[in-house]
Amino acid sequence: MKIAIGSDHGGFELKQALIPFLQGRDIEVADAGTYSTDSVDYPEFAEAVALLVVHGEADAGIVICGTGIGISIAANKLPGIRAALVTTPQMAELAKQHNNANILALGGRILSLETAEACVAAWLDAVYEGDRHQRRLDKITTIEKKSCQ
Ligand SMILES: O=C(CO)[C@H](O)[C@H](O)[C@H](O)COP(=O)(O)O
Repeated sequence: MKIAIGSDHGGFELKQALIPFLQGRDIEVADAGTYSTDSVDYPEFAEAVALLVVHGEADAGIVICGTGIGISIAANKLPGIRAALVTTPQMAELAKQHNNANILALGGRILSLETAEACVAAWLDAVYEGDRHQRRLDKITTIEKKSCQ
């Protein structure tokens, strides 16, 4: 499995800490930046991760900014992306089970490393349940198609 990960400066430290956590689970990691704590703009890193996921160059993505809000908003602008901002392992699990979230968004200034790791593990380990949830995801896809016309 390959995960693309990206952050702004507010998520840099958490990104750096999550990379070895992911590698420890035998996951290949594509680091889309940022590569320092210098101030940058989160939409660039949201787009980089989302494009890797949309183009099938990564199986899923993780995006991190200070709160996770801005970078999740930006990632969700790409058709086919379902980025879920989570703050608890339960939310992360449900983001996969019900929403089949292909990007997990985290707040580097909000979560402890322990909680962030627990969220990532819950999301990775959960299985999409389909069924009634697929009907709802199909309706999201319909909205995306309408907005692209
Ligand atoms: O987009 C955000 C807020 O929802 C992120 O937390 C950013 O990381 C934050 O806005 C960056 O703020 P800074 O003052 O430029 O460090």
